[in-house]
Formats: sequence, C-alpha cells, structure tokens
Amino acid sequence: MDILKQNIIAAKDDLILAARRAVSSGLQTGTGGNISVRVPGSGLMVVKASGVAFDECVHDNIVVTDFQGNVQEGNLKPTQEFVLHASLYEKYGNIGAIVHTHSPYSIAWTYTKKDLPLITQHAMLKLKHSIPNLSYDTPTIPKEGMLEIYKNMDEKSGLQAFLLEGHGIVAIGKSAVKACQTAELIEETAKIVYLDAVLKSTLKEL
Ligand SMILES: C[C@H](O)[C@@H](O)[C@@H](O)C(=O)COP(=O)(O)O
Repeated sequence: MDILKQNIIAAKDDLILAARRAVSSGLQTGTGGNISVRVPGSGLMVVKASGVAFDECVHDNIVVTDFQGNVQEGNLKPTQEFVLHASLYEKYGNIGAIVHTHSPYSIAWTYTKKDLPLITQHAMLKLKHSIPNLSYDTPTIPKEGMLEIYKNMDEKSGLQAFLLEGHGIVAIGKSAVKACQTAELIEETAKIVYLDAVLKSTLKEL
C-alpha cells in the first residue's frame, strides 16, 4: 500500500477514535460537531461528512478533501464548517487535527460573553491561559470570520482552543484524540466554574 493511502487510513482511525471518545465523554450528542485530521505531506484532510453523528463515523463515510473543497474520496458532502477546518490547516502547517463540539457547560458559559477562566490547577497547567470566547452571528464560521480566530491563535504554546458564543468548543491538537482531550478539559473547567458559582450563591443565601 502506498504511503498516502496509509496516512489516510491512520487519519481516519484517529478521527473515529476521537469521535467515539467525544460521545462517551458527553462532549457531543446527536449529529452536531465536526472533526478533521490532516493527512501529512499531502495538502489533504479527512473530515466528518455533514449530518453524520460522531458515533456513526466509519472509514466509508469520512470525506477526504483538499483545502479548496475538492473531494478526493467519498460521495458525501464535507461538514458545513469546512471553512474553519480548511483555513486553519492552510494557514498553520503544524496543526494536526481540529475538534468542534457543542458541549453544554461550555456553551452555557459563552452567554456571559467573557473568556473562560482556568480555575483548577490542572487546567492552568495544561491550558495556560483563559479560553477566548468569540462571537459570530452565523451558525457556521464564514471566511471573513477566520480573522478573529487567527488573532487569537497562540502559536507559542502550540495549544489552541476557542469558545464560540452560543455554539461550542473548537480545540486544535497534534491528533484528534489530543484535541478531544483538550475539549474535555475545557468542558470540565466550564462545569467546575458553574458549580463554583452555584455553591457560592447558595452559601450566601444560608
Ligand atoms: C450549526 C451547525 O450545527 C454547525 O455548528 C456545524 O458545525 C455542526 O456542528 C454540524 O454540522 P455538520 O454535520 O455539517 O458538521
């Protein structure tokens, strides 16, 4: 088997593993969210097909496409968030995978319009700085909306993640599983921030 085929299979394996992990860890339900993985050295990515649930992802329904949207493999449409995934791979050669999820505690936090603070030791150690909360008035990120994301990229730490107001988490990693772990830590942090606020207000009332 040639090297490109092997790399496509490995990228699809990573996507499937991360997609199942996101469902079992409660990051994603239904058909929301999307995941992509760069195919090294090829100008291609593998990406979830639009409308397919994370736990339905298998080798045959994952789309292989270049960053202009020319589909190389698969007869399904790539995710509606194509621009988000393709633009990031095109601009940053070191990005290996992108995970986008509609995770409840993180989305609830975005309505505060503030960046997500890191209030646990573990989150501070791993994520380093608060998670930017970006706002778009469209359900998917348009090309011109990518500028806001580029401004918030932290190339030095190599660990990037964003919240999208009323929408979800975007986590970037070397692999989809690594990006998924980052999304899990963000969701855990948002949950603890929420519980902390509830406890403090309950104690005040006692
Ligand atoms: C508004 C959509 O739900 C959007 O958020 C999209 O990113 C999504 O999560 C699912 O769309 P696809 O199935 O096209 O990836």
